[in-house]
Order: sequence, then structure tokens, then C-alpha cells
Amino acid sequence: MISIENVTKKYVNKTALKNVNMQFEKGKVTGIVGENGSGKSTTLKLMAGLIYPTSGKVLIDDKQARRLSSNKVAYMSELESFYSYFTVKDAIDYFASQFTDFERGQAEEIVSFMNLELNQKVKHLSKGNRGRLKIAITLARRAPYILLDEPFSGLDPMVRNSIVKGLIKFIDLEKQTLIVTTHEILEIEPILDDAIVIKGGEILARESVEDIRENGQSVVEWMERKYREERRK
Ligand SMILES: Nc1ncnc2c1ncn2[C@@H]1O[C@H](COP(=O)(O)OP(=O)(O)OP(=O)(O)O)[C@@H](O)[C@H]1O
Repeated sequence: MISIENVTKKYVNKTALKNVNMQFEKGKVTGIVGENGSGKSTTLKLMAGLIYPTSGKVLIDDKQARRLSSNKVAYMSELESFYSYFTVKDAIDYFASQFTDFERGQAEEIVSFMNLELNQKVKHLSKGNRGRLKIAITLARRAPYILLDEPFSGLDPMVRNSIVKGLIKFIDLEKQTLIVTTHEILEIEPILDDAIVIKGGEILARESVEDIRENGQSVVEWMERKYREERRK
């Protein structure tokens, strides 16, 4: 389980998270949604151990999240991170050399599923295909926790669709937990168990998607309602 306990995160002149508590149970798919600047990426970076809380704790299976010690977390940032002179195969080789839980066979299978070719140069790939490659590389790790920051950012609906299918096909929810931040809620909704909505560094609500649907709402409508309720306060 990942446990965020009373976490406040301050950057130099900005408080990005304010005394936040969240738990992520094994085997679930959770979406973190909210407007720009609400604290979604900060939450994932804390879990990946890339940044540390100003106060409070982030625990991964009861141990403090740390960048170098955490082989439990596969994190995909929203930034472009491939060396442009790599081929797809070079990218796979590079990540295989960095992570002991990286499965080359799985990487090649996902790459082929995403219609990429091993000898293609990364700099010649379209933005959509670079997005697919980033996902393929992340999903090729057998880490228990997979964190995806904006996996659909700037990608067209067909690419988003193939990414969602890839998530379903290549994540083993018997052993893995998926946490995704996104503005493309419609696309991710079919695979979510839980949704968390945040605003201004605070959690407005967390609910199971089944309950949201039982109330006759989509996750987007639920999020918008939570924002409206907050504004009325
Ligand atoms: N390195 C940083 N230094 C200073 N402020 C930062 C830094 N990173 C994030 N922030 C600020 O912290 C707040 C939360 O940022 P964060 O990136 O977590 O939001 P987000 O919900 O992921 O936004 P978006 O949807 O736009 O990606 C924002 O106000 C942002 O400007």
C-alpha cells in the first residue's frame, strides 16, 4: 500500500499540497483529477520519491519513498524524456540496463502492440508515438506500483484509445497498482476503480467509480459538482 500521511509540500513561494492524506491499496486503478496547478503531479513525484514532503510522510509498503531505494515504483513523468538519437530498441536497452525489474520481452510486446518498430529513431517518431513509447517503457517494468502522469497529454483520441487498451492488457492487477493523473477523464474512466479530485492542494473528494455511476454521474460530472460545492462554501 502507498500511504500519504499529513503531507504538506511547499515549493519556494507556493504551497502545492496542504496536509493531504491518501491511501492506495494494492490491485486498484485510481485516477487523480483536478484543474491545472491543483497538485496532481506533485502528488505523483512525492510517491516516486523524486521530491520530499515539507512535512508529513509518504510510505511505500511501510518504507519512506526514496528515489534510489524505491524499486517498487515505475513512474512516467509528463515530460519528454527520451534521447532523440535513440532508436526504439536503444531506448529499451537503456531502460533494461537501469531497472532490474524491466522485462525486455514485455517491452517488445508492448512496442509491437502500440505499432512501433524497434529500428525507428525516436526523433522521427510523431508525438503520439513518443507518448506510446514512454508508456511501453514504463509498463515493461514489473514494479508493484505504476504511476503515470498525464499519459494522454497532447495525444489524439486514437492514440489515447490504444494507450488505454495497453494499460488494460499489460498491467497485472493481481500484482500491480495503477495511479494516473489526467485531464482526459472520459478516456480513463472505464478502467478506474476510484477517483480522487483535488483543488488548490487539498482533496475535495474520493469515491469509487461504481458509486459515482450509481448516482447517475460520470466522473467528469462528479468532479464538476465537487468544484461547484467547494465554490459555494
Ligand atoms: N518546482 C516547482 N517550483 C515552484 N512551484 C511549483 C513547482 N512545481 C509545481 N509548482 C506549483 O505547485 C502547484 C501544483 O503543481 P502541480 O504540477 O503539482 O499541479 P498539477 O495539478 O499537476 O497541474 P497540471 O494539471 O497543470 O499539470 C502549482 O501552483 C505549480 O505552479
